Amino acid sequence: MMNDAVIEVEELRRAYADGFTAVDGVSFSVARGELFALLGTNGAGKTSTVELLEGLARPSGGMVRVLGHDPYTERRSVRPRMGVMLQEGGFPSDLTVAETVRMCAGCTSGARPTREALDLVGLTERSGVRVKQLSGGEKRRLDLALALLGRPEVLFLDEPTTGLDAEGRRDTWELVRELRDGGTTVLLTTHYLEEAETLADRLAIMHRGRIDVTGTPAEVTATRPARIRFVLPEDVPAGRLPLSLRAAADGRAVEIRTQRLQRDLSELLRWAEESNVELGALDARSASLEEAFLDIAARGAETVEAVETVDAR
Ligand SMILES: Nc1ncnc2c1ncn2[C@@H]1O[C@H](COP(=O)(O)OP(=O)(O)OP(=O)(O)O)[C@@H](O)[C@H]1O
Repeated sequence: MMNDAVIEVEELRRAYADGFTAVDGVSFSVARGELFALLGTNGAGKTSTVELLEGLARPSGGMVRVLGHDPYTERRSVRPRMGVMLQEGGFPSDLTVAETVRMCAGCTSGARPTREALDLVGLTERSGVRVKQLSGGEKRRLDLALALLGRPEVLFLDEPTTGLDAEGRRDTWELVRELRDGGTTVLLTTHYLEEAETLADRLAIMHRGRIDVTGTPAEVTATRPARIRFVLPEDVPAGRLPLSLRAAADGRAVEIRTQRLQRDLSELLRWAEESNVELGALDARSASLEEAFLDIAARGAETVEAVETVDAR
C-alpha cells in the first residue's frame, strides 16, 4: 500500500448480529487529495463499509486505517480531522439553520464561522429558518455544511446529493471538486452514476459485500464492450452478414457487443454500402459506466475484476 494513503482498507469484513455478512473482504486505498466513489446496488454494503471507516463500528475482520489510525480504537485522534455526512443527519428540528450550525461549531475545534459554512452550501438566505421548515434538499446541504465545519482533511459523504434538484446537485459537485482541489481527501457513496463519472478520480463498484470492479471511471468503462444495434430489412437474412458479425443476429434484430467498435462498425457499414442494405434503427455506442454497473448488478459476485490494483497517484 502507498505511504500517503489517507484511507487504507484490507480484507475488511462486517457481520451483523444476525449473522449476515454485509462486508465480505473489501480492500482499497485512497490517496491524499483523491476523490474515491463507492458505488453499488441497493444493500451492497456501502454504508456498512463507510461506517467502519468513520469509526462508528468495529470491523468483524480485516484492517482499516484513516490518517494512519484505527478509526474505532483511536477515534479521538482521527475524529477531529474527519468530516462526516451521514445518509440521514439528525439535528433538532426546532432550531434555526444558523443556531444548528452554531451549536455544532461549539463542539468543533477551529470551526469555520457560521456565515462561511452557510455560504459554502448556499444556505445563507435560509439561516433564520427553522430546520423542520427546510426542504429535503436544503437539509442535505445543511448536513454538508456541518460536515465541513472543522475544515476536515478527509471527508465522508454518504449519498450527498440524494433529494437535491439538478441545480443543487451541480452546486454540490462544484463545492466537492473545490474541496478536493484544495487537498481534501473525499470518499463518496452515490447512486448517481453520472456523479461518480464526473467527480471521481477512482471508483469501486460493490455488489453483495464485495468490490466487483475498481479503477478510474475510464478504466472501469473500458472493461465493458461497446454495442452496435440495428434491424435488417425483411428481405435480407442474417446469413448474409459478414461472417464475423453473424453470430450477433437474433432474427432481424442484431446486437453486436465488441471491444473494437470502430473496426466492427466500419466493417458493417462497408458491407451495408456494398450490399445496398439499409440498416434500420442503427445505433452504435461506447460502453458507459451505467453499462458496467448494470452488468455487475445482473451478474453474481463470483468473479472479481481488478483493472487497477496499484494506485497510479
Ligand atoms: N443492523 C443490521 N443488521 C443486519 N443486517 C443489516 C444491518 N444493517 C444493514 N444490514 C444489511 O446489510 C446489507 C448492506 O447494507 P448497507 O446499508 O451497507 O448497503 P448499501 O450499499 O449502503 O445500500 P443502499 O444503497 O441501499 O443504501 C443489507 O442487506 C442490509 O439489509
